[in-house]
Amino acid sequence: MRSERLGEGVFGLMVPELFVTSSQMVLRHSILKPTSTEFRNCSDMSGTAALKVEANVVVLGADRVGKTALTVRFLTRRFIGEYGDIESIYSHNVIVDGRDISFNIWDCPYSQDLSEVKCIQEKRTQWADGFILVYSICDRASFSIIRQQIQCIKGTKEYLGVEKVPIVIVGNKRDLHHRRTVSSEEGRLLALSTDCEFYEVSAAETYHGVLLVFHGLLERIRDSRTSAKKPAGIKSIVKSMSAVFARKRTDSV
Ligand SMILES: Nc1nc2c(ncn2[C@@H]2O[C@H](COP(=O)(O)OP(=O)(O)OP(=O)(O)O)[C@@H](O)[C@H]2O)c(=O)[nH]1
Repeated sequence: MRSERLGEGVFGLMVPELFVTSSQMVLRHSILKPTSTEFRNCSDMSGTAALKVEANVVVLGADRVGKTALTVRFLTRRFIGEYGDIESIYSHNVIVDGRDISFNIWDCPYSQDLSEVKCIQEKRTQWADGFILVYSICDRASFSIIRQQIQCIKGTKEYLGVEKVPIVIVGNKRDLHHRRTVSSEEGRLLALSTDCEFYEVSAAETYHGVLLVFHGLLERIRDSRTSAKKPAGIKSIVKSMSAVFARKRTDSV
């Protein structure tokens, strides 16, 4: 049962915050402030607040690949085995390299309804700074779905005029290697050919691997923000100066 539909506008949503009390997981809702898709560097503040960075992350993949397990592992360091089928955006603050990072993580269900997919995909893509695409190493079909989702995200971002899309591909359930149907090489090759980062993890077994996934994505988001803000490269400066001088020379002839 889906507790909420998130299709009606992304901003100002009801946002469940996750709390874990002994063995029971409780979801508490609060309103998420409207968030921009930009990193926010609050330069008018001091201390860690001055370095506060916000990152919107969308977690996608086929059914039962471990999207929620991965997200909950990152949020709570725990693996609880079974998760409700709830579409949620979680808010989570961490400090990375002295920077205060605020992750908003949208754990999305898989949908095959093409009309719904197109509409919601555009909203998610607009909202997201980066994507985590999860497949199960024991489920070849889930790997094919990742391939399609990468194309879909890149197509939508291109349409929206965004050059670089930070994407991390995650092969989950590494602990079930005896049931593996997708090799590590295949995952790595897909990542190489689509300019994505690649990790194989077990959300069930370790927190560390999951942490690397989120940190890896954060690096990519930072890079994409930096390259988007970069002034024209030296080549283009030389090119435009030569054009100016060439024009002057022809003017004076
Ligand atoms: N062995 C193993 N099982 C895992 C791992 N991660 C998740 N699972 C199990 O896989 C099942 C599905 O996990 P979920 O996190 O609910 O997967 P999901 O992709 O969010 O599923 P949907 O909400 O249906 O889309 C659960 O039974 C988890 O316990 C893992 O790393 N190893």
